[in-house]
Amino acid sequence: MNTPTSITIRTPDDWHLHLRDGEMLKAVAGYTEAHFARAIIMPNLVPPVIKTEDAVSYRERILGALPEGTSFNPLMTLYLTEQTDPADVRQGFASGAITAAKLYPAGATTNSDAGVKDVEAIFPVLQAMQDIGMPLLVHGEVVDADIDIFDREAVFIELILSGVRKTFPELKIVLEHITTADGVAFVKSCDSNVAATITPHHLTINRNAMLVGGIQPHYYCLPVAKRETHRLALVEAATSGDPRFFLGTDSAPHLDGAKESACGCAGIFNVSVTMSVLAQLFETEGKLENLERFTSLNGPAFYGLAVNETTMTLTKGEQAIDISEKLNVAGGQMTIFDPKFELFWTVGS
Ligand SMILES: NC(=O)N[C@@H](CC(=O)O)C(=O)O
Ligand SMILES: [Zn+2]
Ligand SMILES: [Zn+2]
Repeated sequence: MNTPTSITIRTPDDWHLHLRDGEMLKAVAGYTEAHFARAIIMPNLVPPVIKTEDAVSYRERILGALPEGTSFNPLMTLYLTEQTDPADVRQGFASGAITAAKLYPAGATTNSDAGVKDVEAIFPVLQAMQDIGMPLLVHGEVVDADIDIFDREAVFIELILSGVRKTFPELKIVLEHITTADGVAFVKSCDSNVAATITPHHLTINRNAMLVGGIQPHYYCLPVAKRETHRLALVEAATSGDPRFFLGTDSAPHLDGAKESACGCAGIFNVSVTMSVLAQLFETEGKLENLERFTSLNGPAFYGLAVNETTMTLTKGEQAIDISEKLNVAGGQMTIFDPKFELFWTVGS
C-alpha cells in the first residue's frame, strides 16, 4: 500500500506545555499557536502559579504575547502546594479559569521546590478535585536520593500513585510525560479515569542520545529518557489509538547557555517540529491512521472537552526539512529538538 503524501486531521492540542513568561513567552508562544488550537499550560513559573488569580493574570500575559484576536486557547493549571486552598481550586474550576491542577513532588524537576513533600498533605484538595471532576496532572518521579534516577518513575507509580488511585478511584489523573513500560502498564491497568501524555522526544530517542559520543545536553529532560525497550512500549501505546494516551509535547524552552553548562537545565524545546516528528514516526510504524487520535481526539475526550472543528493538513515532501537552525530568542539562542532521523512531513498543503 502506498503511503499518502498528505493527510488532514483535526487541529491538534498540546496537553502539556511550558510557555514561561516575559521575553521567553513572547518568543515561543507563536510556535504553539501556529500548530495547536489549545494547550495545557504548565504552572512552574518563578514564582509558581499557585492561586486562581495568578492563573488568570498569566493567561492574560499569554494572550498578550500573541496577535490580537488569536483563537488559541490556553488552558490554565494550578501548581499544588501543601498550602493550596481547596476552596480556591473549586472556585477556579467552577468559573472555567482553571482546567486542571499539577502535582510536582518537591525537587523533582525545573522550578519544583515549592512542590509537595508529603502527598497526604494535599488529600483535602484531591478530594475536592475528585468531587468536581477536575483532572490531577502528575510529574511522576520520586526524589529520594537513594533511588536511581532511571527508576524514579516506576518507584513513584508503586509507592505514591497507586495509593492516590486507591484512595481517590474517581479522580481523573494524567500521568504526565511517561517514559517507561511501567507507566504504560499502569495506565492500561486502570479501566477508567487514568491517562498519560507522551512527548515526541520520548517517542523517538532513548538514553543513548543523551550519553553516547559525549554528553548531549539538548537531549536532557526530566524524566530522563530510558532504555530502548521503554521507548518501544511508548511507541506502541501512542500509535495504537488507545484513548488513554495522547500528546503532551512537554516543550520546555531553556536558552542554550543554560543547557550547555556544568549544571545544565532539564527541558527540550520541540514544539515547532512536533507534528513533523510525529507524522514521520506514525508513518514508519504503519499507523498514520491513528495520528489524529493521539494528537487531536483522545485528549479532549479525556478532559471532557469538544474536539476542534478546524483541521490541519500535513504534507510529505521529497526533500528532508532542515531543522538545524537555532532560534534567536530572548537574548540568546535555542536549539530545536532533532529526533536524529530525516523529516519529510511539514504542516501545510
Ligand atoms: N521536562 C523537563 O525536563 N523540564 C520541564 C519541567 C518538567 O516538565 O518536568 C521544565 O519546566 O523545564
Ligand atoms: Zn514534569
Ligand atoms: Zn513539563
